[in-house]
Amino acid sequence: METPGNLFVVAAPSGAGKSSLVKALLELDSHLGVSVSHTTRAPRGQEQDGREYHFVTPEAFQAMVDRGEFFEWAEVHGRRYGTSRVGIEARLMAGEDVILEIDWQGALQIKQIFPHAVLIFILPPSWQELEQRLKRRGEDQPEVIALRMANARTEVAQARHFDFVIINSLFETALFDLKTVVHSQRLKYAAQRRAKSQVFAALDIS
Ligand SMILES: Nc1ncnc2c1ncn2[C@@H]1O[C@H](COP(=O)(O)OP(=O)(O)OP(=O)(O)O)[C@@H](O)[C@H]1O
Ligand SMILES: Nc1nc2c(ncn2[C@@H]2O[C@H](COP(=O)(O)O)[C@@H](O)[C@H]2O)c(=O)[nH]1
Repeated sequence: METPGNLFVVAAPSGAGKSSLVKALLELDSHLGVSVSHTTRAPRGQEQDGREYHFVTPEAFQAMVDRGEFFEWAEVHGRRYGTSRVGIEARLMAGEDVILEIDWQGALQIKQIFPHAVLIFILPPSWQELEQRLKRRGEDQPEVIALRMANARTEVAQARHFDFVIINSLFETALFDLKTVVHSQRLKYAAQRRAKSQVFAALDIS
């Protein structure tokens, strides 16, 4: 599916810092909107329904799957997460840029539907630092952190399928890298669209 708006997908192992980076990027970039996913996991800390996630029951999630309401969905750390079609398609068709913060399985599903989607993988500088960040965040029980650390081994192996890999060691450096990727890809696709419409006009293709 080709759309006038650009689609960016950010994935990372839990705790690598993708939510923090995307949140900071959204404050700097008024052309970018984030998609709020659906999940069957319980809210943690200060999370609010409709802001961080739409928190739904497993039954409600399954009903959405059955009705084909997700662009992508996946089971991650024993819970289900999905990107609803509602809103995103309309925003992309209206020329807005949208960023998805999802896991690698969802990212690869999105690339099948939107081949122009820009896939960005965030890596932590080390395993030790990843675990420290999960612990310092203070939101998850030790067994949840252990599960997320174990799953991170499989997740980082998927980085090679992504268009860009950013190491989140120093936050400001990683944010600069993310901003640069978004801006450069935006310029690239704008130039491609302009060139295409000029050739279409020259060849009288409607
Ligand atoms: N560069 C960094 N240096 C040190 N701490 C960081 C850095 N980036 C993020 N953090 C911190 O690490 C913790 C995890 O970050 P964050 O919640 O953004 O991760 P995440 O990848 O979105 O995780 P999840 O997938 O579980 O939502 C947070 O406490 C955040 O403040
Ligand atoms: N495939 C999808 N993965 C998603 C989506 N929304 C979030 N996620 C990923 O789940 C894990 C865990 O998130 P957490 O908030 O419980 O820490 C993380 O990798 C997210 O990126 C989605 O819509 N689809």
